[in-house]
Amino acid sequence: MARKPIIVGNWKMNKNNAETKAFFEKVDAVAATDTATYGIGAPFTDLRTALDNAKNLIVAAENCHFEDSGAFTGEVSVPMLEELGIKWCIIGHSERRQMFGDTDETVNKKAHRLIKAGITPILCIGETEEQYDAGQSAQVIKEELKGSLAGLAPEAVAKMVIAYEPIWAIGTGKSASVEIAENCCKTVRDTVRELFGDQAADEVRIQYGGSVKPNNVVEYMAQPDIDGALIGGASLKEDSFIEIIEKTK
Ligand SMILES: O=C[C@H](O)COP(=O)(O)O
Repeated sequence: MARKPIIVGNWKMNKNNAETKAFFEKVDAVAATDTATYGIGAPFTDLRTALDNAKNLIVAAENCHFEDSGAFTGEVSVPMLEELGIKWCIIGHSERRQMFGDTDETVNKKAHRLIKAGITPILCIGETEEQYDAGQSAQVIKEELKGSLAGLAPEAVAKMVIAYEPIWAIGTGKSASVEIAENCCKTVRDTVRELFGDQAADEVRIQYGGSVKPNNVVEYMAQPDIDGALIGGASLKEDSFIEIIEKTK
């Protein structure tokens, strides 16, 4: 079945409100198409501005907490995102797993809470360089998926986005070869099939992430199990994100 491609920029901890407005003023109109979904993951403080200026781009939060309220200093809950009108949320990014203690268990709780709110999770998984060198990529992918997706309904998994991001390729300029990216995204799809059945596997959209740029995005997108990309550095400059949209829509 045909899956609609989805390309999302992840700004990480970059851009203020004025920069967000300027970006959307320049890029949003370019993303007007039915052939693919384009969007931006932005810091919490930019979400209002992003939503106010987005007619075509989808707007994602970059994280959430799984509890609705309470003594969690510095955290933002799903109902808070809901109130803003957020419909997408990145969870389990490797930077959060490595620097802020996110685990498959907490990521799984976030996925459950987001789905309950009707917000689509963009779940990130991927192996470290050490695990890659040890030939453990497939094993890590399977374990992370099993833990992060535990207890979800197959219909919910079908609607999700899963971003395979080898940690050794993030922000390094050392992108995974097209073959490695496709093999690992296929492992993601096969694992979803094993755990949740054919419909979930055939419908879930799988992104590759890790040093995706205007000059390599098309070949990744041409792979049968790669439905899109999660893009860090190359999503920060209007011109490069516009080039990515124009080359893939
Ligand atoms: O979420 C995006 C990824 O971490 C990829 O970042 P990058 O495109 O700068 O390598």
